[in-house]
Amino acid sequence: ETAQVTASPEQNDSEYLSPVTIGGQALTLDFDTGSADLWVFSNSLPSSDSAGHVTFDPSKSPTFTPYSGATWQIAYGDGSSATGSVGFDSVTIGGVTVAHQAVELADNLSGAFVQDTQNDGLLGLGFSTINTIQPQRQKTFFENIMPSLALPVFTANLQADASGTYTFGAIDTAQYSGPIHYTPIDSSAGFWQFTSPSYTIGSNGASVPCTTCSPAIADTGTSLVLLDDDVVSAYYAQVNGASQDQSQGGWVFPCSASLPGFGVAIGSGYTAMLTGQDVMYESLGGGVCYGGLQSNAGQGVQIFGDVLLRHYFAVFDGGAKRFGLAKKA
Ligand SMILES: C[C@H](Cc1ccc(C(C)(C)C)cc1)[C@H](NN)c1nnnn1Cc1ccc2c(c1)OCO2
Repeated sequence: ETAQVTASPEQNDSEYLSPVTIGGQALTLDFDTGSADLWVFSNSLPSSDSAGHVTFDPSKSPTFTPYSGATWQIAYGDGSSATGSVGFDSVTIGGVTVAHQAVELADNLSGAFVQDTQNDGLLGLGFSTINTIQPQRQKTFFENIMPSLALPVFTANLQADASGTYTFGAIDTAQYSGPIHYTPIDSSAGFWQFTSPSYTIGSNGASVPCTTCSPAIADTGTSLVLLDDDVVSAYYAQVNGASQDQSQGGWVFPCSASLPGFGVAIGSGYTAMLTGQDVMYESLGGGVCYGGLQSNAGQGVQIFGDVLLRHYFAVFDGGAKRFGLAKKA
């Protein structure tokens, strides 16, 4: 079987939200290849936290079964967090159903989730080695559905300021043109992780080998591209008036500055390029602009988020354990 579902951008393309049906209830979740928990706002949250969100009510689902005694707690790299209880229910995405999917019910979560009222939870598409359910971690939707998919893959075709598509079980030739440039992934840390041994500054720049560069992950759940400090510093050294502004939380520059293009190696065979315009992320007002390339704060992994992914067709191949990018159609 195969499934397709829309990916609708939030302001600044900061995240992409997709419709999911759980136990007959429709919610809008953030599909996140950089985590492995499927959690939802639930009716056990205080109403001050769930106001504006769709909440999942297990008592109204005919197919919900509690996983008694199980708990989950997750802390994300941006400082967000959530915890709660666990059950199993039928989860349907684009007409494809997992009958017995672990569903994590939030009964406590951090402010950023409360404020983001378009988002009713996250659906992890990483590897279940990093699922946080205790006493026994549980599989992701993709891991559960993979054996019944026509192809053990899903693809992400995110768009800039427009509705995109996640496809499960097929590589839709209508969505890309030219070759798909694959690189093997190492899933041992739970991510779609690969090497990124060089980078390029300037649309006609030479690629700079970077033997000390951290490995990279393809992360649909992160808005920006988070790079090792020496790489991001080398980029903004080419931008007149750029500076790291702690109060703004990263690299800023005059909106009038011209931004060079930037490229990152996807494994050792391909460099994915962005134009200067692609790197521009948002205007903070007062003529100050915030870049889509920021520091990974020395986390030891580079995070290739939506600022990169929305300019490409991305293939997550669970069968062959590889990640690929192609030019959009
Ligand atoms: C941040 C998202 C997870 C998330 C998504 C959405 C939201 C809101 C709805 C409230 C907007 C919060 C959280 C990311 N997902 N793989 C993630 N989960 N764990 N690490 N990352 C990547 C990282 C993102 C931002 C960093 C970072 C590391 O280190 C420093 O700043």
